[in-house]
Amino acid sequence: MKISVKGCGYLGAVHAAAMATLGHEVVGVDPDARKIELLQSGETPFFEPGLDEILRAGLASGRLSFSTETERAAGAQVHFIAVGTPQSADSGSADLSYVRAAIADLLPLLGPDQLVVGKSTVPVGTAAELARLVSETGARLAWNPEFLREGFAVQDTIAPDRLVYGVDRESGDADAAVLDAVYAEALAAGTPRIVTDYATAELVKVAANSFLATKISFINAMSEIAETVGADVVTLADAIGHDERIGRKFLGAGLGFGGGCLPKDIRAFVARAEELGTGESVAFLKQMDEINLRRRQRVVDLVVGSFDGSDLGDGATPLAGRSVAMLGLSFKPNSDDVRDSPALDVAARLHALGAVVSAYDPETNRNAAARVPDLRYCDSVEDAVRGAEIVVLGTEWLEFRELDPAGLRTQVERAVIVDGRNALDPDAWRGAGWTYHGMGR
Ligand SMILES: NC(=O)c1ccc[n+]([C@@H]2O[C@H](COP(=O)([O-])OP(=O)(O)OC[C@H]3O[C@@H](n4cnc5c(N)ncnc54)[C@H](O)[C@@H]3O)[C@@H](O)[C@H]2O)c1
Ligand SMILES: O=c1ccn([C@@H]2O[C@H](COP(=O)(O)OP(=O)(O)O[C@H]3O[C@H](CO)[C@@H](O)[C@H](O)[C@H]3O)[C@@H](O)[C@H]2O)c(=O)[nH]1
Repeated sequence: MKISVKGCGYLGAVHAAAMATLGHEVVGVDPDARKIELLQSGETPFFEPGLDEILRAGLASGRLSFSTETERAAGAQVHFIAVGTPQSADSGSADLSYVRAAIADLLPLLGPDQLVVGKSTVPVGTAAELARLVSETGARLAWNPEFLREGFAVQDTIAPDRLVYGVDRESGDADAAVLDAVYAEALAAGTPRIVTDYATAELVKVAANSFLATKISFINAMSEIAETVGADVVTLADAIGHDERIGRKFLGAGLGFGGGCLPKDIRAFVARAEELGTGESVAFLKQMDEINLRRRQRVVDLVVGSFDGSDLGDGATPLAGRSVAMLGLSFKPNSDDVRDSPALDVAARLHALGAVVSAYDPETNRNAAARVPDLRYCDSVEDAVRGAEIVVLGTEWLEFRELDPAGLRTQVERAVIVDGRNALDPDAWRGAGWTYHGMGR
């Protein structure tokens, strides 16, 4: 099948390459000329495990190409929309300008027997509004939300845990059949498929992310209580996680959630519900957001509190002259994404308090430096920790989980660590002479 993918970011580039892997003829379209040049030459514009292999295989097969020109999408039977829906500059609501522009670009190319398929995460009601525009061309619209996780994006796209199609009530069966042909391989492998209306499909996506955010904030709320009473939130999570109704996944207490999805999606959900007059139903998500952001300040407080008052500066810059090593800057391991990254936010806050922050991330230094240029970016753990008075683990890359505390101790000025992700073994670190601070333990 001939397919176009509009938007070649973290979602779209993976989707385009994965669709070619499945045997489709795919063109990825994006106005970002640098991104397109990289993709067309077989280079991934961001770090995503496994993407380079399927990208190069797709290009070599002749089935995959990339372009800045929307006209190249002409004649495709399916046009996926994978452009960004970031948080608006002045409110929590989603900025839909990229989605609207992407649809407007496509309209002149559309005709009967073509299906526009939204994958971007949008506020409920968006698809119905866009369907009216698309249907004027004779084409139809479906909404097929995406559930991939960065770091696992390739496998999540090729073998998703479920497929959700939001379709028009009238043309729904025919449109679902087109999507069935796109996803034939996953369906043959038994992937559950839910065919529903636009509103339900849109809500499934934001409900899933809201649930995940709530689960993380719940355990981080338990962290706050555990810190007050001297309990251990990791043991607590293990214990409640044995209950199958609760489950241990997404009970990782620590610096909390960030990235280009969970934070902005819960804020957009609250904003949309308020517009619809049902804000109370999801008002709790504001508290989830607050709990989440408090964890970042908790790390900052642990760093400041680890110094004797006599070592601290005055007023707004208590950390003036203090040397902090920051290990990890991406919002989670196996990704170079720094959008709303808790680790990078903490590093920036520590810098704002006067600290000299020496930061190292295996994949993210360049993206982080573009947003927070004032850190001292380092090429290795050794470089970052040399002479440090405190080490902060912000992202639990495997490289950091496997650090040797005894070896590292010889390189720092003061052996104090804040494990912002509860990723290290406290006994091993304490045994090697470190003062260890975890989150909620
Ligand atoms: N990143 C994820 O893990 C993920 C997972 C599921 C859903 N989503 C959703 O997918 C959407 C895209 O997210 P992302 O992380 O890929 O964003 P991104 O910012 O990485 O990519 C968006 C891309 O769209 C391009 N673009 C902007 N206007 C365009 C236009 N008119 N035509 C073509 N391309 C255009 C941009 O240049 C950019 O490359 C969002 O709605 C997000 O919530 C993302
Ligand atoms: O127990 C946990 C699990 C995760 N996190 C944090 O939560 C954030 C999000 O993690 P994750 O959900 O794995 O990353 P994303 O790639 O942003 O994926 C989410 O957002 C995507 C975009 O909507 C969805 O498609 C995915 O299903 C959804 O998991 C990260 O900062 C993690 O560090 C925790 O703090 N504790």
